Amino acid sequence: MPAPTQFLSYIDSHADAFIQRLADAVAIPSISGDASHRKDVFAMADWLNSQLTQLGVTTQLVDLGRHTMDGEDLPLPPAILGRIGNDKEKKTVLIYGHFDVQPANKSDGWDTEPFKLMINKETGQLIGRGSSDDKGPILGWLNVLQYHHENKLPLPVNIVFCFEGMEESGSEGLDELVVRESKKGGFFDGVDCVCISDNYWLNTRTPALTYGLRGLSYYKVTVSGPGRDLHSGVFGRTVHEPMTDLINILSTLVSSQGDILIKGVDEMVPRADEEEKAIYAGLNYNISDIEEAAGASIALSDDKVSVLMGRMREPSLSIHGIEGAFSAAGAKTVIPAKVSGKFSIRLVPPQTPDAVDPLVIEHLNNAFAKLGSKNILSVENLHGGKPWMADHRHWNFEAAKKATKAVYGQDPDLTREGGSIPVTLTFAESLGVNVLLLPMGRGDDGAHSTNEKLDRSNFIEGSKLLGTYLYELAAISK
Ligand SMILES: NCC(=O)N[C@@H](Cc1c[nH]cn1)C(=O)O
Ligand SMILES: [Zn+2]
Ligand SMILES: [Zn+2]
Repeated sequence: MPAPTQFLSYIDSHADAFIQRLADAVAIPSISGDASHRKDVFAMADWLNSQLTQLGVTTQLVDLGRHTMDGEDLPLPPAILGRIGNDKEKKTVLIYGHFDVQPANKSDGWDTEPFKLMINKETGQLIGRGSSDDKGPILGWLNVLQYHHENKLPLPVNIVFCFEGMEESGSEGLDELVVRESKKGGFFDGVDCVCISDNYWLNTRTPALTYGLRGLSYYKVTVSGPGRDLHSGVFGRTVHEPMTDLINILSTLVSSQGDILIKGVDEMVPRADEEEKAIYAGLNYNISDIEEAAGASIALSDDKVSVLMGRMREPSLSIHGIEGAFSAAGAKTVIPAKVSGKFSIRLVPPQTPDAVDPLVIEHLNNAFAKLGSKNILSVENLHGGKPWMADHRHWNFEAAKKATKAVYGQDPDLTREGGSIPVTLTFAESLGVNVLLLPMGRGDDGAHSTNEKLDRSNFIEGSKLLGTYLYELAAISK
């Protein structure tokens, strides 16, 4: 069943209003990883809840309790559960998204204010934190709802929504909610399939459907010693320095070629056979795609298959930052008393945080022991999630393929994503249904980075895609 042509033209004729709604959403700095912005994540939940109810969705805000972040006890933002339609004759799709965002400051190198949506009329880019990850896609669903609500038309399927405000900080509290509500009589009972729009096309040209995500294990390794910060002129070459120890340890984790140097981690993953390599070779992708998205010619290899495998089917270790280090302008001659290095490993099947964590901890302890330092080492696991893979031959994917062909006139790439959305696997396992990732944005959107953007055409055609997918879902046989 194709989407009504009135729906497609409604999306086109309301594009400016939809972009204004995106600007309103971007203006709320709902940064889940920064305690000082927790009130904004709550404000974002209220804003989204009010949009949903105005569009006919029955909602409830679910209190997820409290947690400790950076030593501070904080209330977790609520999850928003919503339902529209309860027709036993129709399929029921669960739609997940997150309304929190990564941190962003103009001083990080943004060309414009990150929380003021900048509309570049020449390029068609909508620039602002959360435009692509994940406020644009969430608003895509609202655009679909608005057409049906204003025209008093029933949706082709029943929809159950699950929106959270902690995805960028480990989805705290959500797994328990999903498991509980997936049981008989729970809010998600009766769901036939799941759709998540929270990732990106592989390139800037070809729409994609995604059937795999990497998992994640995130670590904080702290070295402390001196009772306070010290003067390097007085204490240099006199005491064990925490920063020196930390840099030494961090340098043992990963090679400049991306190989993980922690014994047993890379080795857990079976090598790709020729048949699997042919899948990557067939994807519409060039080394220039990754280099343009990265903003420099820095790909680890000139071989497209090797680069794609590095992103999709191999683990990676990235060092993210050092807390407590001197990082301001100028030349302060300090020996920091306590420093914490933060790094994470993206995991692929059959790796899990439970299997990888002991290897990492043993490696860190051994590396520290070799230094012969009198400082103290401690290791924390900040959060983790397992990798996920789905059956892309399922009718849920077939419906999305048809919708993509109808809206974009081309077949989608079938991709595995390098990022992580840990709740994906929880949905798949606790509901026992197929989960589809249906991205809206392009591979060069710069999610988590400076100047994050969503192209106007991806927002508008992407809204059509989400609506068309619902119609194809209604038509397809299970
Ligand atoms: N769009 C999904 C996404 O960006 N997920 C994050 C999840 C995460 C985990 N810890 C911090 N963020 C990702 O980095 O993949
Ligand atoms: Zn996201
Ligand atoms: Zn993200």
